[in-house]
Amino acid sequence: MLLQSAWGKVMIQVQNVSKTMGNQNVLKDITFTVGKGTITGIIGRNGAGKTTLLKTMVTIVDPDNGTVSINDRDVFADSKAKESILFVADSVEALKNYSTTAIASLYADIYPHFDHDYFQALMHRFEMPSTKKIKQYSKGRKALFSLILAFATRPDFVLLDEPTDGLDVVVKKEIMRFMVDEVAKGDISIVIATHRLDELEALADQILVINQGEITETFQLDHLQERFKKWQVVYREHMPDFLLNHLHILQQSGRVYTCLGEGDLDDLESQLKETEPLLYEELPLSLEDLFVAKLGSERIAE
Ligand SMILES: Nc1ncnc2c1ncn2[C@@H]1O[C@H](COP(=O)(O)OP(=O)(O)OP(=O)(O)O)[C@@H](O)[C@H]1O
Repeated sequence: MLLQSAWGKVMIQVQNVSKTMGNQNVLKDITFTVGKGTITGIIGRNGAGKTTLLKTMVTIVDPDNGTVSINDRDVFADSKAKESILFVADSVEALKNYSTTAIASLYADIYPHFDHDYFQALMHRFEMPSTKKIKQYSKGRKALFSLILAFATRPDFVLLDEPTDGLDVVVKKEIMRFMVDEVAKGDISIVIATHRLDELEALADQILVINQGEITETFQLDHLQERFKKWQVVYREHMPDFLLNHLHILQQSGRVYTCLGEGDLDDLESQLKETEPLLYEELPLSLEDLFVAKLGSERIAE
């Protein structure tokens, strides 16, 4: 049976994927879908299973159970199914002694849809100098070059493993902007694995939280406003206990509470009002709030 994605037609479908390595359950019954023209973030601590999950999606890792399909074609049974998906690890590192031109030619040989004109246009856009050996590039430039190569292969799906790890803020923003622009054109979908929430917050349509090989939360940003509300409330003395049990307290500073409601929001709102706070204000919701509320002390590593 097909799963329904929030975006209508299912594109990548990962269903009940499990993998044991050594004696460790690295992936436990993972199920999710990636829609067309979307960005999916997979967030989890070091060792949570992110890289193994991406590798499973491109058949580098064989799952013990479960299936991965692209447009209903099983990637393990049908080798053509995975032609539209590209996994970007730190691949250019292995090519550090080659020139930008040689690497572009190599990609053109490997990937039938490699678009030379687009490659040149992107090199120009990011003011990337051609170089005889890409090891002469800075770390940021190497990361950008990896992405330029990836998008020039004109894939439908790009899987990125920690794409901005160790890069400075300026390059990071440039890379994020690049990804948003690519997705905005409509057809491409990106999956980003990271341990940093700030990389995803402004970008992702869907976020999966992975913890010890298991997806523990799924957030679809379109639906957040229906599920959650955030308020700042000030009391003469303190918030009544019964409310404390119904709200996630994000922050408390004396008599000022910043809290998050989940579930029947109208009911929660009237309960809040009935307690007659001195001040009561709805605040804009951010993903960070949800992570604080849901993961508490088990926050994602900074
Ligand atoms: N080939 C392997 N054999 C045995 N265990 C492995 C193998 N590959 C990964 N693991 C283990 O599986 C777990 C998940 O690893 P994975 O690299 O997928 O995590 P990750 O979330 O990508 O972490 P990081 O953010 O550190 O890259 C880790 O505990 C790792 O030690």
